[in-house]
Amino acid sequence: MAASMPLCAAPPSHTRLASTRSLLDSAPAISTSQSVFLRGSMIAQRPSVQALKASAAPHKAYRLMVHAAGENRPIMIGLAADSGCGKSTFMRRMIGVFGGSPHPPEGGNPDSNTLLSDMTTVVCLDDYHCLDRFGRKEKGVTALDPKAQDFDLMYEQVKDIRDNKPISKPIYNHVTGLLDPAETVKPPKIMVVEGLHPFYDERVRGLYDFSIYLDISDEVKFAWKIQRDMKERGHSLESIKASIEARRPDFEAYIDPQKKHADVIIQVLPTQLIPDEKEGKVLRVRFIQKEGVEFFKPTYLFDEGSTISWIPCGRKLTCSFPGIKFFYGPDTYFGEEVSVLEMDGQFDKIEELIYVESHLSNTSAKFYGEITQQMLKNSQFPGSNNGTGLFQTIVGLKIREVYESIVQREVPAKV
Ligand SMILES: Nc1ncnc2c1ncn2[C@@H]1O[C@H](COP(=O)(O)OP(=O)(O)OP(=O)(O)O)[C@@H](O)[C@H]1O
Ligand SMILES: O=C(CO)[C@H](O)[C@H](O)COP(=O)(O)O
Repeated sequence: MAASMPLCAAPPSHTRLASTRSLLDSAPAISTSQSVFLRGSMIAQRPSVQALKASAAPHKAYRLMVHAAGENRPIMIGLAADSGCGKSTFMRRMIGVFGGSPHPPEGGNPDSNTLLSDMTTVVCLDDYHCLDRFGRKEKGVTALDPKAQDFDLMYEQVKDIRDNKPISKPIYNHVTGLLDPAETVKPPKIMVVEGLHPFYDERVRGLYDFSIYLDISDEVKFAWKIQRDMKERGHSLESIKASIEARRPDFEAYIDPQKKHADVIIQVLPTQLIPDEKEGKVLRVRFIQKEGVEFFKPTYLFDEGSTISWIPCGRKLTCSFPGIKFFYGPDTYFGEEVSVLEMDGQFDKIEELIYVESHLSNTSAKFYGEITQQMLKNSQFPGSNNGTGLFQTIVGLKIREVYESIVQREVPAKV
């Protein structure tokens, strides 16, 4: 995967977007005198981007990361997933860790995809579609195709935010399918860049402090789509199936391969506790955590590095059929060492999660019970009784810890 494939050369035919590129032509290159971390190891002088590309193992993201004590810049978080795979739900949980209620930019475009909160700003990479809905139709490409994204602009603007500079960013309007005039986004404390292609372009990939991929299996994706698009948006079962099928080749070619670049992957599969259960009601969720990621300590169960299978149901935990099963152990993922924490099944009572929490270590919670409190606070969100909610909450705490480590400023727990 590279950024060298043809990009949208000309403005899309139906665009209403005033070019923002001209504003960015003067964006400075990364200073060559900065020290950088290459997956955690400090090197004295930053080599050329070409040298970094050549030296990085193909499956490893390299990072152009400047870590001085108490850095004063936004912490950059990348979140990748296909559409309808729980990014918004995850964002709401993460924002809950930092406090504040998410809202679009005040007085701006009501169809903006940007979400602001006290400490966080979430930008959606759909805004970097350079082919609008009509342009894509004309050219016969899907929204997942890299040809429909402006990676140069994405790189320039993600980098500008990282360098503490405001950006004038396009808006992809999901109501009209057109590109709207640009909006200004100021550098926040924590910048989340979410969407289909946050790790596709290696230049953009190098800008994150922490990266997350939501890997939802086909069966579960289908069940969630039915829930949302059929029940809430009135689509037919056939049209949902057709849309999933139409997206599949490009999903497999361009979106799914990005998961190897993430620091953590939340993989959501049908349960193994009920044979042939494919409805996505009971889930097996695997939290795949890379080893050796700076400022990130993988969460473990009982004993770090051991392989453990745990069924907590019995006197301590109320479990109706099919119960709950945890697993923890070391593994490899695309050639890299990982720790996997897995939960299959669901809680009957969220408050009893405290018992599980007491057996987890390196959760980045600030006090005993913080995870359970967060889960109870967000109990109306989907996935609150299973591993999706649990692991998303832990990732929220991990993001807080990454922020605190880099900026060297404490964030009080929000209960
Ligand atoms: N953990 C979960 N358990 C059950 N259902 C879920 C879970 N997460 C999300 N869903 C369901 O999946 C649908 C899509 O979720 P969400 O809006 O968070 O995804 P998204 O990736 O932001 O979607 P899009 O990119 O299309 O806006 C919703 O109907 C939601 O109820
Ligand atoms: O995958 C998507 C978002 O993650 C959308 O399909 C893509 O952004 C195109 O949007 P629309 O369907 O509204 O034209």
